[in-house]
Amino acid sequence: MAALTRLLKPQFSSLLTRSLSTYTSAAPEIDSQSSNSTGPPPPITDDPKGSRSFQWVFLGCPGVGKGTYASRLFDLLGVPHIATGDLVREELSSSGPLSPQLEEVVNQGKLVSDEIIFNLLSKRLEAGESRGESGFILDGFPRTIRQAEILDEVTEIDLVVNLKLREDVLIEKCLGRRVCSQCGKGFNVASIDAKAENGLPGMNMPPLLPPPHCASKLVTRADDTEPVVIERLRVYKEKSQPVEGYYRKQGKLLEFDLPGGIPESWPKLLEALNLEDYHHHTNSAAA
Ligand SMILES: Nc1ncnc2c1ncn2[C@@H]1O[C@H](COP(=O)(O)OP(=O)(O)O)[C@@H](O)[C@H]1O
Repeated sequence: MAALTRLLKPQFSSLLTRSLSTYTSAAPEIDSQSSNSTGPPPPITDDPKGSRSFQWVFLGCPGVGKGTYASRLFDLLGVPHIATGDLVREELSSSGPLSPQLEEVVNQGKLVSDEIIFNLLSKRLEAGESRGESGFILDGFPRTIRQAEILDEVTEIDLVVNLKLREDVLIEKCLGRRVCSQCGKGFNVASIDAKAENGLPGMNMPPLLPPPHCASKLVTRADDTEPVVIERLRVYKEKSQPVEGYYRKQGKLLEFDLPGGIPESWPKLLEALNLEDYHHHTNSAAA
């Protein structure tokens, strides 16, 4: 751990520190009273001048919708959405020297080594920095306590959003996931209608279907088969769930139970993040 930290810190810390910038006008205070969310109001910014961008983490099981909601927040706030799963898939499709090793690990539903993940993440941050990006919404990282500790050593995380859904729905959602091989947009062909049972809430989620120009180009991720999804859920419980407790202890964890599909969940998430007004403001400015 110490060796890895020494190895990664100079690159990471300079990138992350230099990525601080002037975007904060909408820095929300968390409304922990929202019906779907629990957790103390976490500190949003620790910069005395209030002049740095959000540094958020999205946690949650495979298929919960981290990517969907983080990319919507990117559209709303302009804070880059960085998904380590996407970085891994890009590396895989580039057929670089790491590809064969990565393919085996990912297709078995296991975690990629910290060294590889930190390298991919550093490269992504560096590329973003050269484009003038600031702050981040991390999705799929940190996925272990060790990754969370290393991240804490190099930068300050303001808020961690933990998205939650019942497990049978997560599996259905993963199996229904499709990606347009041309534009890269994600869709979901699953039509979910889970009844309330054993204390679990009923859940209705209409499919998220592609527009006609994407419909014939849909592909399924190689790791979205039932046995691999079940293994990824097992790995999540073993390695990633402890990360929730790690951030809870720091008072940074906002728990959010998704009430249904995007139309129902998105406004409630904005409410929980205290970004409702910002959303209205953006919409009326755009009108
Ligand atoms: N932070 C990470 N640490 C280790 N492996 C990772 C990390 N992020 C992504 N991966 C690898 O990439 C795969 C796909 O990640 P992701 O798209 O985030 O999947 P999920 O849908 O399970 O959240 C993971 O199963 C894992 O093999």
